[in-house]
Amino acid sequence: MAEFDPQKKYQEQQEIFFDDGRERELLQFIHNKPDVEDMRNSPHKVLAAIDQFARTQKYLMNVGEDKGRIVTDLIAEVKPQVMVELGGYVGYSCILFGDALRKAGGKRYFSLERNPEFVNVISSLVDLAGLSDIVKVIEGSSDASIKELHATGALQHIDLMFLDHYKPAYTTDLKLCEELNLITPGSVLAADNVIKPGNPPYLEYVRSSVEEKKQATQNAQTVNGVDTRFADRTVKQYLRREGEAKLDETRVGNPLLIYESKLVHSFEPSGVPDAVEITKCVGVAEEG
Ligand SMILES: C[S@@+](CC[C@H](N)C(=O)[O-])C[C@H]1O[C@@H](n2cnc3c(N)ncnc32)[C@H](O)[C@@H]1O
Repeated sequence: MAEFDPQKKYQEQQEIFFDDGRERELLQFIHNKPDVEDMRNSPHKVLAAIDQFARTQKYLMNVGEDKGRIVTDLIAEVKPQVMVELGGYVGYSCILFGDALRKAGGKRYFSLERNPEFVNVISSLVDLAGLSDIVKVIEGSSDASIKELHATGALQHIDLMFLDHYKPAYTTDLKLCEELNLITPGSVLAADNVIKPGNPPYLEYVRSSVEEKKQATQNAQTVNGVDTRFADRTVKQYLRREGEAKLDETRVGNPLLIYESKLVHSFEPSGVPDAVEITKCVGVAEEG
């Protein structure tokens, strides 16, 4: 694993680190830059401007350059036609991966984000980066958006999914996608933040055998559908705006799907060690 370059370190995260007006400040920062017109149709330059804000002004909860490279390498290898990201924030991952998807010959990148103010920021920066033809930003809770995209036929299969939203929802949303047959052999998952802050229920699920998954659905310890192994801080991350989380604990997914999963170590843009879990669906077990 390459070393973290301290010169690229984002500002300190601090107690309040998002949804305090900094996302609007980012847009102003970019649009006030004298070279903003040079950024038009240049995903690379828009990403550099977002990084510059987060390094010199205020921390942003982006995937960042180091973990981002794990996913862009994966996109080049898998060559997905359709990619879905859960959690768009200000559009950093969406611009980085949407550009990589286009270069790999892909057709559609859905970015699912429920905060309307963040949706505005993503849309504005995606437009500036010249990616509006390939990236569709969908406003709403990820589970509702997945159901809606599936029901309208806009989303029929997920080739690659980037999970980076409410940590306890990684597993419930994956199970929803499995139940809708959006995940099949050949589908690949890239899950961020599996070390910081961590996601034991998700890692357990994607690393389990078919038999273990069948058993686990009967044993899970949850409150409002949220696994009790999550830290309080993680459970309550979006409490102020969204109220108490309630996840659908009835979801069983499709335990017959066979996954191969591995951890790829890297760093948060703050320099803190983290990792991305890369999971490939490699088959379907026989019923019984
Ligand atoms: C860590 S940030 C995403 C960062 C982004 N992927 C990047 O690397 O540039 C998480 C985002 O997920 C959004 N989010 C959290 N729970 C969500 C849900 N259930 N549905 C849709 N968006 C959600 C939050 O509003 C926040 O913008």
